[in-house]
Amino acid sequence: MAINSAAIRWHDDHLELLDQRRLPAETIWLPIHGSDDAATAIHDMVVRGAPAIGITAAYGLALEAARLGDDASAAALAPAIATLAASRPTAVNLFWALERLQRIASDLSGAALISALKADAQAIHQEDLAANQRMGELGADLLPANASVYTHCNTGALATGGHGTALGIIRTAWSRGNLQQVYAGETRPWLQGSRLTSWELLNDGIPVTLVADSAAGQLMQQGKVQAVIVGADRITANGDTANKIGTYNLAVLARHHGIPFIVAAPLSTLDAELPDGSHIVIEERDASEVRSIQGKTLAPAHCPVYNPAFDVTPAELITAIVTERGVIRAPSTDTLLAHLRG
Ligand SMILES: CSC[C@H]1O[C@H](OP(=O)(O)O)[C@H](O)[C@@H]1O
Repeated sequence: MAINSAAIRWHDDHLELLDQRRLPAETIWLPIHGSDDAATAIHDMVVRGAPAIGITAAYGLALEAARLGDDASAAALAPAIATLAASRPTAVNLFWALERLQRIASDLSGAALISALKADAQAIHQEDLAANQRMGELGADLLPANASVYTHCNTGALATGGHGTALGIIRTAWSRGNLQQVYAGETRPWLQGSRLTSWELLNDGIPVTLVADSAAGQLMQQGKVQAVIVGADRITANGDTANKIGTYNLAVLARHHGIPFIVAAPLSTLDAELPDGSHIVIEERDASEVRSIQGKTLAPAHCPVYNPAFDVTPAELITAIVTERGVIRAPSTDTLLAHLRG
């Protein structure tokens, strides 16, 4: 069965990924035939966004099992799992998806294993879309009437199985006629905001104003923002949240200006194994991403660079975390674990 979403197309015998490095100027789909292709695509950010990374890893593992054919087994797939797990360290959805498929693989082999992995990868894809639609409803209920909101990075259909997390709330609020406009931070250095979020929202006819990251504080100071809504890559047991670099800055600004700071993430982004954010591995990416833009070097060629891809926002700065199960207000270890118990 084929499953299509904005960035991920499943064709049963291969996967196609929209190359998000080339958007919005070019729409190029890349074929994925196994776990090595999938791991490279995740590492190189052909596909990015915590849920989309998990979905891609699941399909990549299923395709690797198909490549092994009758030799497919949990043991035979161990190298593929290791390769996928090494592709990017911060988004827990990658590891959540691999662990979910490993549990399935434990007592199957050959054709039965291949079929089961393909079916569960598709289920992960479809479950994520449903989770985003539910989060959209729950999160839109939190917004002040006719709000103007600020968002960071890209948390839309490109980063997920469809609809989006923070952008899913924005899409649902817009569909209800309860959204004034969206301020999208450009999100240096990879520019997910200027290249991807502005593109998604313009395509949907949702009023978006692109701003430099450094304009966020002035917008809040001028009273132009009534809520900040962001996604997440890993939320620990006490509610500390890893997200795109610059998120912590926004949380501090929002607190200073008395503006709600809302995190939207599916349950697959919650990591109860880690007690707090100090344990989260923060990916550091190549210096060239800071020194240059799309291959044009702007900084001195050998200037030292520090390029963390994420930061951690402490739970006390987060007004609410929205998952598909509900809204966690004033997140803490007690409220998170109660939420996870359902
Ligand atoms: C809906 S999760 C999107 C999440 O992932 C982004 O990181 P990256 O583009 O590096 O994969 C960013 O942290 C977003 O909030």
